[in-house]
Amino acid sequence: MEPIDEWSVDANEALTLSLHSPSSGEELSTFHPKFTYPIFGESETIFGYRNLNVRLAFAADNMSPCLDVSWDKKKKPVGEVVAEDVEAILQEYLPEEAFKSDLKSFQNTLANFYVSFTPPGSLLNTSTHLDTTYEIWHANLSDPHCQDLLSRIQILILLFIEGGTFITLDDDEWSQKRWDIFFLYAKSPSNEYSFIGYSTVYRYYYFSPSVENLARARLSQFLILPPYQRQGHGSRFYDALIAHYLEDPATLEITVEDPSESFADLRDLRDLNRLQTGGAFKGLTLTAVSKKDFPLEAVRKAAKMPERQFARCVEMALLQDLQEKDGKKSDERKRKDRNWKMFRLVVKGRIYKQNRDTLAQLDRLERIDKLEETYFHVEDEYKRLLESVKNGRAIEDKEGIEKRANEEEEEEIDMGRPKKKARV
Ligand SMILES: CC(=O)SCCNC(=O)CCNC(=O)[C@H](O)C(C)(C)COP(=O)(O)OP(=O)(O)OC[C@H]1O[C@@H](n2cnc3c(N)ncnc32)[C@H](O)[C@@H]1OP(=O)(O)O
Repeated sequence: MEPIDEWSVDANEALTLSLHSPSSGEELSTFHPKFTYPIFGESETIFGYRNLNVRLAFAADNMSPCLDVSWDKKKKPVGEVVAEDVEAILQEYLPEEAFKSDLKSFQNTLANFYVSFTPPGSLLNTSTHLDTTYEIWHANLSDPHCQDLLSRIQILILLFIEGGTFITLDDDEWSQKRWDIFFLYAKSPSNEYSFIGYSTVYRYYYFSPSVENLARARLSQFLILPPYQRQGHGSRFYDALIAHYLEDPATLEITVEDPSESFADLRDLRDLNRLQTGGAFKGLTLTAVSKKDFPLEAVRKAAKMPERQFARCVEMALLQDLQEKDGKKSDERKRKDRNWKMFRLVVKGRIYKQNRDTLAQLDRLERIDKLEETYFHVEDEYKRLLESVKNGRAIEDKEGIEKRANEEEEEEIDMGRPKKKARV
C-alpha cells in the first residue's frame, strides 16, 4: 500500500489565487496564500490527491469569486480514509456564487457580460501615483453593497493575516453601524476598477457625560493584496485612514488591533513621519522631555494616539536626534555620555511604568537586568526602523525598488536580518 504521505499536498502551494480583468476575463496576476491553517488545519495540507490544483479566481473589480478544483489523481476511499472534499470545506468561507462555474466559463462570462462597477460607500480620497489613479472608498457595514463585497473577500483575511477572523456581516443594525470599511482601488482611464486592498475599523462607543457619540476607532484588519505590496500602497492607505479619523471630531483615539510585524513597522514609520512633518514634534528635545518642558500629553491627545505608540514615536525621534548629533561615538563613550544616559533613562522609565506589575515580581538585580535587556532590544528595534527612514524607504519610487533590491542582497550576505521580538 502507498504511504499516506504521498497523497498529501501542501495547501499553501495547491491553492492559487488570481485576479481577472472584469471586461476581458484575462488573468492579471496570480499569487499563493500565506496561511491556510484556519481552513485546512494546523499542518496546512490537503489529503487525498496527486497534483491538486485549487484555483480561487476573482473578478478584479467587484471581487466575484470562482472556485475551480482539479487534480491528476484522487485517492480511492479505504475504509474511513477518504480524500478531503475541498469544495465542501471551502463552502464555509465563500459565497455560493463561487461554486457555480469552472474557471473557463467564469472568464467567458466576464468577457461577454461586462457590467461597470463602482465601489460601495462614498469616495474618500483620490491620488495619483506613477501615472495611475487610486481611490479610497469609505463604506459602512450596514450597506448591503458593502456586505456583498465583504462576503467575497473576507476569506483573504484568513489567507494573509495570522490569527485573522471574519467579521459578522449579518449582525443587528446597531453593531453593523459601528464598522467603517475602507476599500482601496486603482482606476483605469476607462473607469475600470481593480481591487488593491481594504481595511475594517470598529468604532467603540466612548462614554462622556458631556459629549454624545464619541468613539475610539480601532483598526481591526488591514490588507494589501500581494501583487501590490511593497509599492507604498499600504503607507498611503494608512495615512489616508488616519487623516480621516484625525479630522473626525467624534473620534478621540485611533488604536490598532493586534498588528502583524510588518504592519507594526509601517505604523511606526508613518506615525513618526506624520508627527515630524506635521510639526507636532517641533521643540521635542531630550532636555525638554527630561525637564517636562514639552507638552507630551497635549500633543499625544491632539495626535489621537494611544500612550505606548506615542511613546515609541517620541523615543524614535529622540534617538534619531542623538544619532545625528553624536551617533559615531564608540559604545564605551555612548555609555558614559550625558545625553545617551538621559535617553536611556527616558526609555527605561517608560518601560518600567508600562510593565510595573511584571517587573515588581522580580528581585532588584533581576529587575535591573531585565530592564537593561529590554532597553537594548527596544534600541535595536528603533535603530532598524530609523535605518529605513534614512534610506528613504517609507514611500519610495521605482528607482528606490531597484536600489533597495541591490542593497538587500549585500546586507543578507554581510549580516542577515535582525531577529524580531515582541514590541515593548
Ligand atoms: C491590524 C492588522 O490587520 S495587522 C495585519 C496587517 N496585514 C497583513 O499583515 C497582511 C499581509 N500584508 C499586507 O497586507 C501588507 O504587506 C502590509 C499592509 C503589511 C504592508 O503594505 P504594503 O503596501 O506592502 O506597505 P508599503 O509598501 O507602504 O511598505 C512596506 C515596505 O515596503 C517598502 N516600500 C514602499 N514602497 C516601496 C517601493 N516602491 N519599492 C520597494 N519597497 C517599498 C516600505 O518602505 C516598507 O519597507 P520597510 O518595512 O523595510 O520599511
